[in-house]
This record gives sequence, structure tokens and C-alpha cells, in this order.
Amino acid sequence: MSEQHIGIVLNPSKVEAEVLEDALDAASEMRSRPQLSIFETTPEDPGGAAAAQALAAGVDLIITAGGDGTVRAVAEVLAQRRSRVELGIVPLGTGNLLARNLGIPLGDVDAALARALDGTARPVDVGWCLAELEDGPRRSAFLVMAGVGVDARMIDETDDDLKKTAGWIAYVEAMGRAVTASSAVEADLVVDGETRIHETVHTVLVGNVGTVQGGIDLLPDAAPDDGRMDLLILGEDGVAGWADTVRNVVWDNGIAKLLPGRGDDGEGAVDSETATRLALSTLALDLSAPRMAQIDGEALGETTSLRIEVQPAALRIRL
Ligand SMILES: Nc1ncnc2c1ncn2[C@@H]1O[C@H](COP(=O)(O)OP(=O)(O)OP(=O)(O)O)[C@@H](O)[C@H]1O
Repeated sequence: MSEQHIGIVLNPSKVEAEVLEDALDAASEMRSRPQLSIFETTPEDPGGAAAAQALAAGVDLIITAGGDGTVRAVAEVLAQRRSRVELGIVPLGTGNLLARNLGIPLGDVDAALARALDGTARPVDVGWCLAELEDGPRRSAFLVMAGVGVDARMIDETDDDLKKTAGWIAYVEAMGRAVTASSAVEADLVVDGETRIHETVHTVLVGNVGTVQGGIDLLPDAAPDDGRMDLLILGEDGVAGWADTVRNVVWDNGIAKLLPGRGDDGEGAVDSETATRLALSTLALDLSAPRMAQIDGEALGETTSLRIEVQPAALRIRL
């Protein structure tokens, strides 16, 4: 069998290449060291070009070393090309929502690398989101969530310095500001080309996985390999309740969970009468006024139109 060739797509603002090289050396002690190529991301190109270079170099496995933004950029290239090259994730971001939802070890490079090297590849769905933005249409892949409303604004308003020093607590702080700043908007939704919904909404989210910061399970039925995405619509009255839920869960359970000896039993699913949940393959969303859209924690810009579709089992992620 020819030697395995691994490509690491590395965000150098998160970790030094030597850390990954040393970890790979340690993991390879008992077997032949695979060929390793490192492809660095840049602020202007957070992983797409690096992934394309890795594929061009003929790697058998791509491992991302960065956060959700790095994984998203790499996944976009793999899904677009319908590549069967497997993906491993060493989560080094702030939120690491995908890794968190998939049960990949956080804050432990060696353990995450072991999964990437020896884990079994599982199919993971990818969502595609076409947004009409001020400077034209943009089509982006997402693995965690896409949408408009409180969540998107919250991410957009998250102070970068705060995010660096305070981590997920920064999200809560930003959310407090976002809830007061958000205003309702008329939304027309068409689910799977047939179910029509007209509602005054604050937030519309489509998720591949359900858990957000603080262990809050926004989409309890979301599964990354079911070929569907889950839709959450928060109506006009829902947002206050949701914000309360989030704040309570984050503060009461989130902080408690971080303290030694405390259980992980906090559940924060939205159960408001004004919240609607559905599974879907496609969604057309039109808004009466522009709202900030986001994909996997990245602010896209303001839009009145999103078109979302699922590419089932587009990725093979080692878990
Ligand atoms: N070479 C680089 N130097 C500085 N910044 C970079 C570089 N490469 C990528 N970035 C920036 O890193 C960000 C992407 O970070 P990444 O997704 O890896 O972590 P994160 O944002 O902390 O993750 P998470 O979404 O999980 O919290 C982008 O804003 C991108 O511009």
C-alpha cells in the first residue's frame, strides 16, 4: 500500500504548525509516519484555496486545524467537488460548534488528532445557502446553521477582542444587545417547494446540528446525517422567551457545567408556542426588509432573500 498523504489546513492565527507536526509524530510512533503537507489559511481566504491545494496535491485525508470558519471553507470545496476525500477536525476555534455537536474532543489536540487519524468516516450533510447580498448573490456551504435574526445579529455583534478573552461568554453579552436591537419582519417561507408559511418573525434558523454555545439545544431533532435540515422559526412573541431561555440556560447551566464536579444535565430547548420547528430539504425565505444573515457564525451581510438546500452525505468526517 502506498504511503498515506495527509493535508492539514491550518489557521496559523490559532495554532503553530509545529504543534500539529509534533502531535502527528507522537501519534505515528507505533506506525509509519504518513506524508504530511501543511496548507495555511489567510485572513482573505480562510480555507478554500488551502483545501483546493490539498486536493491538487493528491492527499487522502484533510485535517482542519482551526475553528468553524476553517471547517466551513474546506467543506465547501469538498462538497462542491463531490470529493470522497475524508475530513478530520482538530477544533481550535472559539465556538467549535460542529466539533462540539459531533463529539470531537475540544481543547485536546492529541485526542482530536487521534480521531482524525483512526476514526471511522461518517456521512455528514451539507447545507447550501444562496443569499442575495448588496454586492450580488453569494452561495455558501454550511455545516452548523444558517439564517437570519437574533442569532445572526448576535454573532455579528460579538466583539472580537471579547471573543478572544472571554470565549463563549462574549456571545451571551452580545446576545443581550442583539435582542434589544432586533425587530420583527414579515417573512414568506416555502418549505420543500410546497408548505407555505407567512409569519412575522424575529429569527429563522436552518440547522444541520442543534447545539449552540452553552450547551443549548436549539434544534433537538437535528441530526447531521439524516439528509435533512431542521428549521426553527421564532415568531414575534417568541424572541423574548427565547432570550430568557438562552440567558438562563447559559448562566445557570453553562457556567455550572464549566465548574468542576457539576453535571451536564442542563437542557435549553425552545418550547415556546411561538416557535415552529420542521425538517426540510429546501427552503425559500423572503423578508419584507433586509436582515443580517449568517452561516456557521460568519456574518454574510444584509439580505431579503435566502434559498437553502441540503446536499445529503456530502462529506465523510472521521469521528
Ligand atoms: N493566516 C491568518 N492570519 C490571521 N487570521 C486568519 C488567518 N487565516 C484565517 N484567519 C481568520 O481566522 C478566522 C477564522 O477562524 P476560525 O474559524 O478558524 O476560528 P474561529 O472564528 O475562532 O472559530 P469558531 O467559529 O469555531 O469560533 C477568519 O476570520 C479568518 O479571517
